Amino acid sequence: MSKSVNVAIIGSGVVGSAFISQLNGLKTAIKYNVVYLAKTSSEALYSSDYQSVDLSSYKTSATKPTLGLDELLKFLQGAKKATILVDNTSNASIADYYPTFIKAGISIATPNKKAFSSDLKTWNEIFANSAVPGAGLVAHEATVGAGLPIIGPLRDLITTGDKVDKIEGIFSGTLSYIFNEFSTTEKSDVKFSDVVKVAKKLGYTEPDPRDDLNGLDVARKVTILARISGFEVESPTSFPVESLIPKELEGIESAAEFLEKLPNYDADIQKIKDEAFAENKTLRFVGQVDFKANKVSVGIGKYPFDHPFSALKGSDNVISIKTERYPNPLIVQGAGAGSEVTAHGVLADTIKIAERIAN
Ligand SMILES: NC(=O)C1=CN([C@@H]2O[C@H](COP(=O)(O)OP(=O)(O)OC[C@H]3O[C@@H](n4cnc5c(N)ncnc54)[C@H](OP(=O)(O)O)[C@@H]3O)[C@@H](O)[C@H]2O)C=CC1
Ligand SMILES: N[C@@H](CC=O)C(=O)O
Ligand code: NA
Repeated sequence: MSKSVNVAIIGSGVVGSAFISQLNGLKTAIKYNVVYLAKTSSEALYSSDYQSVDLSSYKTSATKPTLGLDELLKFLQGAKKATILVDNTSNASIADYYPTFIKAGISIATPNKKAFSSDLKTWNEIFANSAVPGAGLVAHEATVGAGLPIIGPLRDLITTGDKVDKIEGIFSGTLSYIFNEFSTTEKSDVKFSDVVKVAKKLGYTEPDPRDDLNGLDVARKVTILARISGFEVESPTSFPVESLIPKELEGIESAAEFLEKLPNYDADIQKIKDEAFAENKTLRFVGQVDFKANKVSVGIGKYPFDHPFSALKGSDNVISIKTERYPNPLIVQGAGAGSEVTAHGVLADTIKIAERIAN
């Protein structure tokens, strides 16, 4: 008989729906038994006898109310089977519950950055709990650069004794796309607010695009890489982060109202872009972890037209990792946001965990 593993999926939005479709098309020796699928925060598919959810028809199947996290843990433990929880949300309460799942033997695969980039205590708890015998495993490659191989290779370097000198790059698919379209080496009149709307439509932004524009999403990714490298960053707000949100729009409640009012501030960022253009430079939104200078930062930088950052296309991320072993930095580049590339990162993590725990 072939090995199998139980899977619980939370979220079927941009990333979640692509994940479900990729999982449904998977052809591997291991059987993935989806015992729980929370389509949204209110609707879920599951049965008390742990029948596998049909991933071809989940969109139209009758649903039940979602289980609370305590109930979900009990439900998953009741199956007495190796289980992977795939969290495809950006929900902070689910993230805060990871240490409990892990301690109870449930493994986690996720693109949700919250647990790994909030307070240092949660990070420490997650990795302390996962080191205990019988604990669940945890994998989060898609939390930085979506499916691009960044976290895995960086962990390998650190585990084998290398030391990071500097990490720098463009970590946001959304802000890469926005600045690649807005600030080019050719004169252009494209409006900042229009490009923001397209980035949202293309599925690059966070559920609320202000989480990208305020620099927090990049700050979270930089926090994750800094922590893996041994830099004990307390939180993503414990270092300088430049926000692209106009001061006057900071208090607005809804994302829809924010997007409606954003065009009123196009002239301000256009001026910064024109000043850079006059110096033969483009604007790019960059993050840095500098061990020598003991400094972490996130913000707009100006780059000469012939700098590699100025030639970036689409939603590409570019991440440069300079270490003792790689004084000429290791560079990873490619699409850093979008449904398919993020989902494949989460699915690859799910498969790696399944290969270790399936029975
Ligand atoms: N989009 C991208 O390119 C990338 C995204 N990510 C990360 O992937 C995650 C998902 O992003 P994305 O798919 O774009 O977001 P979406 O908003 O499209 O999807 C999130 C989904 O999760 C559901 N959800 C939220 N809270 C809960 C809950 N408590 N229980 C069950 N379902 C819930 C939402 O349902 P509801 O409508 O009810 O809230 C929605 O279906 C985020 O953490 C993001 O940072 C990472 C890398 C790239
Ligand atoms: N909103 C994020 C999605 C991936 O983490 C981005 O634009 O990079
Ligand atoms: Na990645």
